[in-house]
Amino acid sequence: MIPHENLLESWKKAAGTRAAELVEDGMLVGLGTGTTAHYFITALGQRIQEGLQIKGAVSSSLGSQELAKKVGIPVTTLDFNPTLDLYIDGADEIDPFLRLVKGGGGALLREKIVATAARRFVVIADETKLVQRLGTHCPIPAEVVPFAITPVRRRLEALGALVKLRQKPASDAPFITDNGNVILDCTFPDGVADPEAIDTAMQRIVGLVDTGFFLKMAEEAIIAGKDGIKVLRPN
Ligand SMILES: O=C(CO)[C@H](O)[C@H](O)COP(=O)(O)O
Repeated sequence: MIPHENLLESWKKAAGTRAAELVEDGMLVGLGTGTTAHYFITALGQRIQEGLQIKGAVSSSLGSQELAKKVGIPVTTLDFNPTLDLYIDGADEIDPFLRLVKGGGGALLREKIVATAARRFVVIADETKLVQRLGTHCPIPAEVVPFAITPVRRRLEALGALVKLRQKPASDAPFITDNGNVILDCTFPDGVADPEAIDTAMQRIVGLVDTGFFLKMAEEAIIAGKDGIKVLRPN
């Protein structure tokens, strides 16, 4: 059964708020993107108002950066601080090995850049994001250079994907990422049996900049749901 929207929001908020407790004085923090990350950023802002002193935070999207500034988080960039202590972000799907699909908000490339700059990546989500097999509830997004849309689409179809160019909400115009690229959403009809193999094959396509697979990157997951908060580690 799909939980009521208010319940879902309360779970996202619980996960985001719990993750804010992981941040310590002096840390450099990576900020994710999406509705769950929004709760984390807001809770971190609140902790800073209460006296927490971090060195700075790097955002994975222009949207998160704007929110961070609004709630009083000192923002910095990877040019000044290329190594971060902690990255907190949401996900669209999480499997038992803590392999993720991300990019529902279109920020996958910067999210992966910030995640790999961090010593520790903790994913936050409500329990509806847990799946046995990646690709069952959502497509796998690929960030693609606009010049290469058609050849990349053909090669993704040859891998068995049904491919859709992502559009801006309520519009016929393509969604454009913060990096000036487009997103091709790839649905694999039975889900993805071997995420490593499909990721490798997708990454080989010239013109495809990155995929929404985040494999062996998250060290821990804070999952909120009907039984409260659970902290999961990879199986
Ligand atoms: O990857 C992302 C954005 O690119 C988000 O983290 C992912 O889509 C989850 O979002 P939400 O917390 O809103 O469900």
